[in-house]
Amino acid sequence: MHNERFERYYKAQSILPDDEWDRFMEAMRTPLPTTFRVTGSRQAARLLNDTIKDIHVPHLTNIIFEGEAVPPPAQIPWYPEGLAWQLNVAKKVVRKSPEFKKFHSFLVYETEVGNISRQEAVSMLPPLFLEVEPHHRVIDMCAAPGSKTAQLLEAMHAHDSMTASSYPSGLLIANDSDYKRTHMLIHQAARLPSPALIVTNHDASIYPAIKIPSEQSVFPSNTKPRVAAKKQYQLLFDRILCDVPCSGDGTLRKNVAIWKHWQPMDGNGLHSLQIRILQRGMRMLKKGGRIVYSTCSLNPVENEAVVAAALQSIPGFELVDMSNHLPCLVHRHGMISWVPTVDRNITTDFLTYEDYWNSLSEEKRQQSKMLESHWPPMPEEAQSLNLTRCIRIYPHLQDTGGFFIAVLQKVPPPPDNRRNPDRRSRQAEAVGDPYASTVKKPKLADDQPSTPEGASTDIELPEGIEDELLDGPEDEDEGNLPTEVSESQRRPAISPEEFKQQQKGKKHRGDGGGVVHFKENPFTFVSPGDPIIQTCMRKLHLQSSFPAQNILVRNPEGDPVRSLYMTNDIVKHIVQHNDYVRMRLMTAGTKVFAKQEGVEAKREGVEPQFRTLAEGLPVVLPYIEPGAILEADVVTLKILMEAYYPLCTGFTEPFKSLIESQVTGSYVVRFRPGQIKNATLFCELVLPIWKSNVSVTLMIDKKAKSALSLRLFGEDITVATKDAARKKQESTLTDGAAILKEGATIEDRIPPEKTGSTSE
Ligand SMILES: C[S@@+](CC[C@H](N)C(=O)[O-])C[C@H]1O[C@@H](n2cnc3c(N)ncnc32)[C@H](O)[C@@H]1O
Repeated sequence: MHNERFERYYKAQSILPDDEWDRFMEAMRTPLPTTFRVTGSRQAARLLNDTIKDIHVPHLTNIIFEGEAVPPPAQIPWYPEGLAWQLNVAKKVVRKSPEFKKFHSFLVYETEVGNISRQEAVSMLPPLFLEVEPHHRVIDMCAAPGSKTAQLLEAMHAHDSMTASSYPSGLLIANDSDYKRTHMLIHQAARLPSPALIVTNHDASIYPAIKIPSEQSVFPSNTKPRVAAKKQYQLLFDRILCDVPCSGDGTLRKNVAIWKHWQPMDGNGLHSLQIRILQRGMRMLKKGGRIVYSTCSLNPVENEAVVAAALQSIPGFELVDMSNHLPCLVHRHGMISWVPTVDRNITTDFLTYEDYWNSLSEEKRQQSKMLESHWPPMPEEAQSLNLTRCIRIYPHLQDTGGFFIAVLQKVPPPPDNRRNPDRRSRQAEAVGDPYASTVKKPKLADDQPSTPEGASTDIELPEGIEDELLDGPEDEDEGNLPTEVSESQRRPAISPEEFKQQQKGKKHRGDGGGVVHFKENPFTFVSPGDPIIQTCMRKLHLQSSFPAQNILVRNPEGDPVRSLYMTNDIVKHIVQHNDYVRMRLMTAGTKVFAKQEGVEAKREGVEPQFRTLAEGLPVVLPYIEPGAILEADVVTLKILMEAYYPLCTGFTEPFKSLIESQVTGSYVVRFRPGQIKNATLFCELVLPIWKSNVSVTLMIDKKAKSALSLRLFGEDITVATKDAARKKQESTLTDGAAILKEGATIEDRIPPEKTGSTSE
């Protein structure tokens, strides 16, 4: 854990006062504590958090291991409502102390089912600074693997109840340029199903303009619907997260391999892409909207330099002072001066770009990759940009990783500056060409076109157009800004023929500028009158308020053959008005129903049956006829968990008669809070079941069942786990017999903790 260049570079930057340096370096070399966050809607999260606080922490207090006191998990002081925790315990303790081992398996189960998220403490910060609300339109531009996306989704669903989703009116787009990593996003999102989610696969620096049709809120109320209906706009966002790719040296405590390879040119190289991503975000932001720019790097070239260059190139933005937003967060202010290194040897002799440029021969100038924006702005410019409002987190301050956050807000330009660019914007222009007459034009990150090939420019409108329309007169003659929606655009995005054609030949730019196929299936909304939708409505007891018009399938024909997804209105508009290939749309909305497969379903003449999926149930629940929800108690739940297919006759009354009287199909059961021997259900639980001729199945996956069992009964009573334990015991006995044959004892071969767990 040593890198001479790292120390030399950061000392040259004066990132910290001298008297903090040793503490900083020591913290960098110390393993990072485990941190996790209780996830989900506020109501559900609070309940699980109380379990940790009131049950687990007392059990883990006053533990002595090998003669030393072990600290219990502690709440991270700055995280709202105490929902994030830090555990500073060596792996050996977790493996060997029975109390911590139990807590560890609790964490593993709850993480697997998505109730807990293992996440670095500092990585939890950007969403907190974004302050997302359920009606916001949000984009997470570099989102994979998705820990911050999950936080943003939770904020959109903050008003969910314990059992039902709140159906937010906003939008969250999670984007990543890496196709494979977008699948991590889809997986992550399945933990918190949302009709407001879209996952896309784009280079964020050229994110395409998204078309949306006009909406009531865009126009003055006296706008004629005919006029409003014909216009469409570029979607602008209320909140944007730019958690950009970076050199990652703030994660050295976790990723110790970085010590070996760290060199400052990595940061220099990423600087330009980072600016372009932030600039693209700024161009997609609504007036009054907010962007959080963040990195897990300590390097000012990837941080303040990027923010300064972006602010200088696009007027109308300011850094927001968020220093008191999380009062218990200990941080340092952003830097206003630094000295980029111009090579791997940490040559930090050039205080300005001009000095550097003048030192180069013509040949070297041609080869140089340094940009003017690598250097800090002039001191008074740095002051006027308020770079000190950026937030720097260092590992020794609160035992975390290193991190950087800047919060930018879009402000309307003052009226007298609308025609004459203000001082800052003139300077921004000047940055592009400070020595044009004497030296080669310096390369700037902004030299890249902001919407090159692959990104649509066809409907790129002046920023804030929505606001302007709101204030302005009704545009009877349709004006020249909004474009018209053609009839074909109102139809499903693609025909089966077009789809086949696209699959055959069409190629698109992928990550790294390469050309890759976009293989995703198209998204087609199903007509609410479709017989299958009607059958679902009837058999799944959905009320007429159910938004059947927002159900989509993933095939060009629009046939509801397997899975049905549900979106909210804004997601539907986006899917319908944008070519899914041009948008590189990976997923939209959330899966709610799936076709029931099986021998019975395949029999000829049998009407296809759909079932409500556990993951989609919170979204669907508010639309199920209350009288169709079956009531049950903890005893029933226990029976359903202990066997795969418990017989209807095996239940106790009144559930026995209730279930026996139902026809085969998908049902939803509400389990009332209650207590039986060794188990308490503290709050109601709503789960899907499938009733067949003689038996019932709880339709949740194995891991979710195990987590639930652990929470309710303090042990895993599920049939899958019992089967696994039995198999393990059988193989242990077989092994044991073999060993005994060779003259050894079982204990010689099986570690003590394993023998223990087998007997459990
Ligand atoms: C720091 S990670 C993001 C971590 C993520 N926000 C989270 O909290 O889980 C940066 C991500 O940016 C992606 N990326 C790299 N270049 C990109 C680009 N040009 N456009 C969009 N994403 C990009 C990488 O694939 C990587 O997943």
